[in-house]
Amino acid sequence: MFKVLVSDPISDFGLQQLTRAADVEVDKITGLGEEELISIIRPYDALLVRSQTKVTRRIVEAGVQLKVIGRAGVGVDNIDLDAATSQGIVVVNAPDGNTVTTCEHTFAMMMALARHIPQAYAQTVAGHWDRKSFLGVELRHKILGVLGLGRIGIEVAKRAAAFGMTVIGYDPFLPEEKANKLGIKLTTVDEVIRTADFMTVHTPLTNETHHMIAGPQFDVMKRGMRIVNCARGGIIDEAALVEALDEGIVAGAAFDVFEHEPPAPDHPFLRHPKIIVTPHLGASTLEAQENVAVDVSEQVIHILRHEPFKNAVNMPAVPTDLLNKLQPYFTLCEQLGKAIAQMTDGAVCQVTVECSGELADLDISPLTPYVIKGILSHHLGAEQVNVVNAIHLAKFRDIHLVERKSLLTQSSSSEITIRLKTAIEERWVTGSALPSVGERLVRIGPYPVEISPDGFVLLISQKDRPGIIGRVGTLLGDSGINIATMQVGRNEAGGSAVMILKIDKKAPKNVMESLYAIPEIKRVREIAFD
Ligand SMILES: NC(=O)c1ccc[n+]([C@@H]2O[C@H](COP(=O)([O-])OP(=O)(O)OC[C@H]3O[C@@H](n4cnc5c(N)ncnc54)[C@H](O)[C@@H]3O)[C@@H](O)[C@H]2O)c1
Ligand SMILES: O=C(O)CC[C@@H](O)C(=O)O
Repeated sequence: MFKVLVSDPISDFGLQQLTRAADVEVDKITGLGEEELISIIRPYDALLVRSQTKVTRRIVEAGVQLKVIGRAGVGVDNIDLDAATSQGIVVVNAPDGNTVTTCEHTFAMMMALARHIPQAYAQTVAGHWDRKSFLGVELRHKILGVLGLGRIGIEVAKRAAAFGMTVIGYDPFLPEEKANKLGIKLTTVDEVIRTADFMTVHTPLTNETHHMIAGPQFDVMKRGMRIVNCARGGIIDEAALVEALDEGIVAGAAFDVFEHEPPAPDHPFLRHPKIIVTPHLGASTLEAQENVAVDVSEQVIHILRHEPFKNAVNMPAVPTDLLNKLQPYFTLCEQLGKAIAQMTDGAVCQVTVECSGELADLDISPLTPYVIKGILSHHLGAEQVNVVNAIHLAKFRDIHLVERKSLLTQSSSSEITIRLKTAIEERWVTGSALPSVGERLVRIGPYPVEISPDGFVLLISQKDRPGIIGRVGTLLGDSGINIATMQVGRNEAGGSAVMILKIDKKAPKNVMESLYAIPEIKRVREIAFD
């Protein structure tokens, strides 16, 4: 008999697959704190949660029988994935079931914002008949900027068209052709900020999206913009938003999510007249809760019964027969993916994994998920992508995957080259993994290098002129950034040149800007291998 603990309110209808199964016993005990959960988790084979239960490392470690943690929803930021992975516990989510519901909540928020509905309701029930204070605006003929055009962002864009809105947006993975079909004009974050009348964010919260809308963005924002966040708290800087509202830059904001949930009672959003809020209700409809509960219950029962399943968020898939030969290259592939994602601009169209040397005699397909994981985790957030779901995520984004074996090699050992083709450019990077030295980048584009894929690497393209290397070295030195290694190359004297520097710490934004300000420098990229 499998024992399943449901620790958040999850739809009874959706749980029926579990509650009616002869080999499963379900306990529903909600509202538990960490200590209480730790004290009862030991006999359970599966734990099912929504977003309230914070599945901490201590809970995971106490769950010695746990085989699976199921999340009835998309975000798994309430689950310690590292802890689950290291204990061999599969984490599954239900990414599709609440898409439409969250999209509809976004529209409800946008319309409530445009017509001041919460504020007008509060005044009316308080006995005031005030028709002057709540002059609204139409959605029709307005520009809607959508940042993040994945499942929810696309649904929002489709509905906006029906309201007569013009949709512009940015997503590093939406191909232009698909955007055109959906009537979305793909543009930059900067143009969205400068031109949209309404803006809504639908990205995950990652290092890149944290405070993607903050002080500098509000400074150049179109005056009178209205902003909606039904994705994750922290994508928009809350303090900077309040300032922008008070300065009249932003006309109003509607937030379903907060940087810290629940927000403190004195949180400025809770009493600001131009902000409307809901308590993370984006996914809270009967339909969505049934959908996600059905999806996650199905996954959990498959995993407990050792049947095939989908939507694993963390499970490392290791092919049995090739494992020993391919194992040394898994980390290399992920690091090459991370490197190429950070070196290349534009929407990703094609990823090619090219192997040479001994690898060319093997089935290299198990390497591709690691490469894709490296590439996608840069944009989607490491917790969303794993070697099980990487290929599925790439296909959803119409990324063409090519595996190629090459008989030509520039070295006697096996090498892996990752080529990334985007809508605007193609770049490539080559690595090897030798037992004596571990993983190494051996070429960046055509330039030979010898770099271990860890820490931080600066790639600088410049005109081949005397003195540039010295200026870069001085600039980094003055900023307290130590250069561990430096490699330079050029196509011809006086032509184009590159500098590849391994640095001891991350170059802050002002250093990157100072590098760009050197007239001979054409391009600077920092690769962070975390
Ligand atoms: N409020 C709620 O209750 C609720 C419910 C469901 C989902 N969500 C949240 O909504 C968000 C979107 O969910 P989804 O299912 O559409 O996810 P998704 O993975 O389908 O889409 C996210 C998109 O964001 C894009 N993206 C990543 N970095 C970006 C950047 N810097 N700029 C622009 N785009 C970027 C990705 O390429 C991806 O296409 C997530 O944060 C999810 O957790 C909230
Ligand atoms: O469980 C919830 O209601 C939150 C859902 C949402 O934030 C998600 O990521 O799916």
